[in-house]
Amino acid sequence: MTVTDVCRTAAEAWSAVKGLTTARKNALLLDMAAAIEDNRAEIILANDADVAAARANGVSATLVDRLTLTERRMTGLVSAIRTIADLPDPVGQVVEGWTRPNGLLIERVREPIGVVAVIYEARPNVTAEVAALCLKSGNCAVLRGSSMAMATNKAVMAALDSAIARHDAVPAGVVRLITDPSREAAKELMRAKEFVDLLVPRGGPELIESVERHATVPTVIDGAGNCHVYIDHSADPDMATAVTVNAKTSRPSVCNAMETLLVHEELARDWLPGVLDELASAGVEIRGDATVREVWPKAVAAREEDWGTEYLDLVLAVRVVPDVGAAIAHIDRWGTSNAEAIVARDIDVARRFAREVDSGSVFVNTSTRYSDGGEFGYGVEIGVSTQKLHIRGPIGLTALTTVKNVVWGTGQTRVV
Ligand SMILES: NC(=O)C1=CN([C@@H]2O[C@H](COP(=O)(O)OP(=O)(O)OC[C@H]3O[C@@H](n4cnc5c(N)ncnc54)[C@H](OP(=O)(O)O)[C@@H]3O)[C@@H](O)[C@H]2O)C=CC1
Ligand SMILES: N[C@@H](CCC(=O)OP(=O)(O)O)C(=O)O
Repeated sequence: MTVTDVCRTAAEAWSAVKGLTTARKNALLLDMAAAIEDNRAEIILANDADVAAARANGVSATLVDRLTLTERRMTGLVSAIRTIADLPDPVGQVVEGWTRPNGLLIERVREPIGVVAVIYEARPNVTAEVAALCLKSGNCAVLRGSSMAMATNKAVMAALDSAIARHDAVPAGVVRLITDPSREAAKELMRAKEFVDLLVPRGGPELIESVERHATVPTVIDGAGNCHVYIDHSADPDMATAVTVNAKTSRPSVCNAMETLLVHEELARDWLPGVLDELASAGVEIRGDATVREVWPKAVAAREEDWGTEYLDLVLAVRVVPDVGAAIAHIDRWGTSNAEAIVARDIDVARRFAREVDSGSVFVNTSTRYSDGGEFGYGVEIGVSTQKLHIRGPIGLTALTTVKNVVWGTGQTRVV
């Protein structure tokens, strides 16, 4: 089947899917969770093959870790699908309504988007997570995972298919995996505008550039995370240390990990050396500006390009700034609109940062690592939007709907 055929099948399936009741969708999700559990051994076996091939091809340990489905991750995946089944169904929700002087009742009602396609990294849990979020929100899913995870994705898809097959009202096309691993196939998906209502590309700059160049379908870009943490001079020092260490070291390879630390100049001598010692003892390489190197001589000199680098590793750029305004200006210049944080006791400074920082999510007195659908209460996420329309930050069920106007009259006719 060509990519266009896959998309056509999904579009045809949508007419059945958009009308499914919440109870039917939840029953399907619970069966999907059970099928993943029942096929756990086969999925892990397929994943072993992907992991072995990745290792043989010299793929980095961080990427191999992301590709690996451990027993714990499988359990997390199953439980995430069950969580989605428990979440409220956004479809049909009336978000607002009002009556016009002529008696017309205007309601704004949530409805599914249609066929949602996702191109994503070598993280096979995403296959089932995206399928579950799309189905719960009444959408069909077309999945284009990384070629590196193909065997695992096929095994996950087989499990999902076995669950879908148990539901007569649900056509097989509701969730489709593209099995052609080529970049040409990905481009065909980007151009399938007759059948795809939304494409979510989640990945690095090369993918995003390709989408920006080739896509004719509507997109929500889920791009890189050059995330910042700013420590204000009003910060509680212990909280500042805890947030900094967590944002950098808890999982350095993910898009919500901190890449640059911005520190108010009043903290440069007293607080900064201590936290840099702690980061260094956790294996973090520090690249600092002149002030950082003065107070902590072990730092490597940061170059201009460091401010724009998403390391996805145990490397951190550190800059000392005169005030919150300079921190905001730095983020305006170098940020990727993914997630930024401030640690401050001064509420006015915190409010200013939250208001003026142009990013998908702003975290006050907590870590950028919370930029995640699960942590936001969405069960999981389709990805983390780094654009402004139609959603910013983690994409959950509500963001997989659009709002339609339904206007109730009693025979009114317009005169002018
Ligand atoms: N905002 C978000 O939600 C997320 C952002 N990211 C970001 O992604 C980056 C890391 O991801 P990484 O592992 O590098 O993933 P990549 O960007 O390399 O790959 C992601 C997917 O895009 C495909 N792809 C890559 N380049 C192209 C292209 N030119 N044309 C068509 N398809 C393409 C890949 O296919 P194949 O592998 O088969 O080549 C894969 O399926 C980081 O910047 C991270 O912050 C990651 C996850 C979520
Ligand atoms: N949701 C993630 C972050 C986004 C993500 O999937 O990033 P990546 O590890 O680059 O695939 C988390 O913090 O768990």
